[in-house]
Formats: sequence, C-alpha cells, structure tokens
Amino acid sequence: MVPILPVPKWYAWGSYDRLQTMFGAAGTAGDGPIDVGAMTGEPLAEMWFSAHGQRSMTSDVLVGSARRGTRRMPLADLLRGDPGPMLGETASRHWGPTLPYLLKVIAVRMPLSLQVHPLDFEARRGFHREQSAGIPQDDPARSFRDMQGKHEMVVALEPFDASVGFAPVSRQIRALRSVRHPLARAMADILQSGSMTGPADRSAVGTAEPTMAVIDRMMPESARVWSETSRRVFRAFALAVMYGRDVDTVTVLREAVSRLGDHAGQVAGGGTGLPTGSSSGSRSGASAASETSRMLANALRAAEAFPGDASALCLLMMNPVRLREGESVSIPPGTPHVYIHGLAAEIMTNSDNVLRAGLTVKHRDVPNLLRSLNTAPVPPVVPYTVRDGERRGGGARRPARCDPHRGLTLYHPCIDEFSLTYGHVEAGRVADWPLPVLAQDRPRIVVCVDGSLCCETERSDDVRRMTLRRGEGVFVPADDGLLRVTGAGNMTGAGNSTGVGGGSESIGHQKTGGNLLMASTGI
Ligand SMILES: O=P(O)(O)OC[C@H]1O[C@](O)(CO)[C@@H](O)[C@@H]1O
Repeated sequence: MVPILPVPKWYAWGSYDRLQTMFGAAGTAGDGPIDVGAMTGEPLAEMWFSAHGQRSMTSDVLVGSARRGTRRMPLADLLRGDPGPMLGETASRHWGPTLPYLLKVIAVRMPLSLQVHPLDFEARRGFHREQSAGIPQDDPARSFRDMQGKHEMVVALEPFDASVGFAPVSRQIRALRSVRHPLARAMADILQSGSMTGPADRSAVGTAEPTMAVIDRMMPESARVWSETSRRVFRAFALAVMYGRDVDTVTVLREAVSRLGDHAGQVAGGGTGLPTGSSSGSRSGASAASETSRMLANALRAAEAFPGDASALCLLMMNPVRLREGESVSIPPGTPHVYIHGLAAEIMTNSDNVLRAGLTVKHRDVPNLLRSLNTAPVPPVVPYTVRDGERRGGGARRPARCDPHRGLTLYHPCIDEFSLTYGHVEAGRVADWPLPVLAQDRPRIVVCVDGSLCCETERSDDVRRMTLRRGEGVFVPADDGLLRVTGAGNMTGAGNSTGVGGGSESIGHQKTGGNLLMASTGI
C-alpha cells in the first residue's frame, strides 16, 4: 500500500473551490507536489489517479517507508517494474503491465463539451493516423492520445446533471419544435421526414441541396445496416454541428423555456432525472412535458455558457439526466454526452480520447466524432450495483437507490477493466462487504473523499496502516491481499502533503468516519 498523489487538471469548466477544498495539498503535478487548496483563482476541473502512459497524466506514488525515507515515482513506472505483484496475474495477463482503469474526481461548474469517446477500432486507426502525420501526442489539436476506446462510468458525489445518449425520437421532435428557430425546425423536419423539407429549412443553414448528400457521406460504414431512425438522428445531429452558425441559442431557448411555463426550475428541484418510461411514447403528457423542460433546461445552460454555438440545440435530442449522490450512469464508447453541473467520480478505461463537436474552447473533431457516434435512441445505461452481495439493476432505466450514507455500494458496468465502490464507513466500523471480494488479485486505488479512514493491509507479518484524510489516496497492489478499512475520526481539513498517516488516530472516539471511493478491476 503506497500513498498516491493525484494529477490536477485545470480546465475552464472546472470549479474555483470544490476540488481545492477536497484535495488541499494532496496533489502532484509533473515536477513536484502542488497545493491545489491554495489555488482558488484557477478553475480546477479534475483530479486524476492514473497510470496513463503519458508523463503529464500519470500520478506519482510515494515509495519507501516513513522510517527510512520516501521518494516519489510515477505509478506507471512502479507497475511496469513489477507487474505481477502490483497488478495481479489476471490484470497483467489481460491488459499488460499497466493499470486498465483511470479514476478521476471531477467538479463541473459550467457545461463542458458535447463529446463522444471513440470506439476501440476508431481509436487505434486514429492514433496511428496522427502518429504518422507527426502530431505530438500532447498537441492540443490531437484527437487520439492513445489507442483505446474510452468506456466510462460516473457516480455522483453530489447532484450531477448531464445529457446522455439520444432520447426517443418523439421526444426529440417535441423538444426541437418547442424552439422557434429555423435550425431547430430543420432538425425536427429531418427527424420526421428524413430530409429537410423546404426552402425555409435550407435557409436555416445558409446552404442549398447538397447538404444532405454531404452529411450522408459522413456516415460510418456501419450505417449501411442502420435503421431509418438512426439515419435521421445522424442527419439532424450532423446538421447542427456541421452547419449551424452563430445561432442566438440563448434568446430562442429562453423564449421556449418561458413559454412552456418553466418546468425546468421545478424539475431541477428534486428526484432522479433518469428517464423512466419506455421509448414507445406511452408516457403521460405531464411527464413528457417535464422531460421536454429538462431537455430545454440543459440546452439553455449549455447555450448560456457558449452563446452562439448551435450545438447547444443537440441537447434537445439527448436524454436529460440528473443523478443524486450515489446514483450512476455508464457512458459506453460512441455515446454522445454533455456534463452540465455537479461533483462526481468518474472511472474509465485507461484512455484520454475525447472527440468534441462543440461547447468547448478545446479542439473539435466533428468528422471523427461522427464516425464513432451511436445514433440509436436508447435510455442511459445504468451500471449494476451490488450492496451486501445483492446484485441489482443493470441496464435498468431507473437505478436502485444507493444511499451512500447507509454503507458501501459496488458499481460495475458490463466490462472487466474497472469497478467502483462508494459509500460511508462509520467511525469505528470496519467496512466488510465488498472489500474481501475485491481483494482477490486486483490492483486497487482508495481515495477518502470526506472525513477520514484508516486502511490496513497485512502481508506475512508485515502490517501496514495508513490514515487517509479527505483528498488523500493510496494504491493497494494486488499482492497486498485483503484491505481493511475502518472509519476514523472527523478530520475534514484538507489533505497533508505526503498522504502518509501513522494509523494512530483515535478510531471510535470521534463520530464521523469517512467516505470511501475505491477503484478496482472488475475481474
Ligand atoms: O476535454 P474536455 O472537453 O474538457 O472534457 C474532458 C472530460 O470529458 C470526459 O471525457 C467526460 O466524459 C471526461 O473523462 C473528461 O473528464
């Protein structure tokens, strides 16, 4: 068990206080430790616990001992040097000498890009193409930073708003028709009839006949077997991201919100936002209207952050999602998504490949995004959750309510690279399930996201103990076997600079315990 120092990522959409407060001095950055707690003037978006191949993306770990002295080294090097004991036999056999997952805590202050993660084969193809074009891997204009598709899962640490995947087409048409703008109308016409229907539609994009033919040529090869619905969704989406120019989205969306009676504010007030009904249009008028309002609300927030960017209208085609703390959603490669607001843990395959179509100051790559785009209107995928050994949900539309204050929940999507455990461990209590299950030959990363926790491993006679305060984390090698975690006292100050605790906190004397986030492989 070694302390791990997360890598901070400063992006414009990050928060000026959330991660700073959580992580304090527990961060690393390239050449040395960094006190993110003192950097409230900068928007801090993400803290990465990672062994990604690029130096600027791998976390450092502290090796050695408090008695003999510690030194920092990149986690990626530690794993490469001793893959068997560090990663375990199963993980090394499947994924080679590296961690197959990347864990982040993210703070979304304002909407971030309309994006898609590439499919595996597109990532491989794109990576090699950019390598042979000589584009440096850390070039901001690079789309493929590694060779992997990115499968992702989000677990909300606080209410978290997003738009994920395409909504049922009837919902898309309804939302688009609620907005009085020629581009929204042209998108709705395409969804309804397969094409733009008249001169008014064409004037919306300032171009004539060939538009549809150009768009159709952007479809991937797999489009040959797509349903007509998927083809229409592709065309409407592509129309906005390829041809939408300087649309005053803020004005038209505000007007639609106020005309519809602003359900958005009421909806934002509570409850899970995952779509609940079927895609057959069987939902009641009231719930359809409220879903339109939520689509509009997300689109408006995106438009206000990026005025003039027509791709905000694409959020009127997407499922609005509101997660409560402890709820989660999977983002398989190809899924269009926009994160709107909130604090969350994100775990993903070991990749930094993001293809953006809009709502960003970063590099956009519409052609590559369209090649990976999943155009099927499907409800967001909810990962399996397991509590006390009991498996629930999975692919269901409504997640089992996972109250993080009532113990630990294990979340896992239908892939093997990662799983995540989140929940509260009361002071003086030893977290039992699922930690023993995850002890079998798996590399783990444990982060204390609130309060404090005492971690203990025992290998032969060597007992190692560490107290984690808020923001501190440890990497637990597969070889360490069973990890015992006990809720410690209330020490909510920002993390210390080393993450090395003595294990001598007065467990049981204080009442708070801690909130545990633990990443592991799924097998
Ligand atoms: O590169 P951007 O647009 O800032 O977005 C980065 C974020 O988007 C995601 O890909 C969201 O799925 C995250 O993994 C990452 O945190």
